[in-house]
Amino acid sequence: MLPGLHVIGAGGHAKVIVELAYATGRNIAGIYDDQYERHPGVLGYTVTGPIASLPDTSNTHAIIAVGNNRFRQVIDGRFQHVTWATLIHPFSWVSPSARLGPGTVVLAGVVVQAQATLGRHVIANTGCSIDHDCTVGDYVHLAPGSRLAGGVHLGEGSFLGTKASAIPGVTVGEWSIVGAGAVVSRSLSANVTAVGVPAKVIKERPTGWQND
Ligand SMILES: CC(=O)SCCNC(=O)CCNC(=O)[C@H](O)C(C)(C)COP(=O)(O)OP(=O)(O)OC[C@H]1O[C@@H](n2cnc3c(N)ncnc32)[C@H](O)[C@@H]1OP(=O)(O)O
Repeated sequence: MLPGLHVIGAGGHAKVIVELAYATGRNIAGIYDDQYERHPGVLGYTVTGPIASLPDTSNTHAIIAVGNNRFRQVIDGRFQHVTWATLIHPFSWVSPSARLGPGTVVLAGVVVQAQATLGRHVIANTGCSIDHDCTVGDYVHLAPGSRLAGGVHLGEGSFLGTKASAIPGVTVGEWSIVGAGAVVSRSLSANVTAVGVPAKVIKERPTGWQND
């Protein structure tokens, strides 16, 4: 039997992750959130305690159920011994030649094609697709319905809004944000926000900006 799963986060994304855990045959061992007044529980589970109360041992199988990319990076760095689960919804397709890092979640309706590589704590959200030879960096979030053609590179911490897409071979730089519905037809540098068809940069942030 699979070990129970400790879930970090008790907001909207956590609901989806709890049900993903059920769908993969796992029980919930605990829910951790620092804002239990705002998020007292998830789907009938009461929050167990603050995030710091999660035991940092290899026997702890956990998942970070928070959509904010920077937050997942920070939490990942805070726990050195936890075993991060990788969860794949049974109604998705992940190529046997694809590689997924620890903490990564593949939600319902997702397709991950041949030799795609997804890093740590990636969210492949509902119905997105990641085609052959894509490389998706750590802490990336692909929002529902987003589409990567073949050989796209998403830098660490980047975010693709819902129904955004990227044509073959382009790069989205680290911590960059692509707005909902945008089409990335030329590579984007790091730390920018781009929107529209074709995607144009509307904002640049200083490197190391911490408040995504
Ligand atoms: C299960 C889930 O829900 S997962 C979460 C999925 N979430 C998403 O897909 C959200 C994606 N987010 C967006 O598209 C947002 O609008 C962002 C990130 C691009 C907004 O970025 P911000 O820096 O806050 O931009 P802001 O809201 O100030 O808008 C700046 C300008 O861009 C425009 N704009 C914002 N988003 C878009 C967009 N997706 N496409 C086209 N134009 C846009 C705004 O209208 C505004 O234009 P104006 O200056 O002419 O008024």
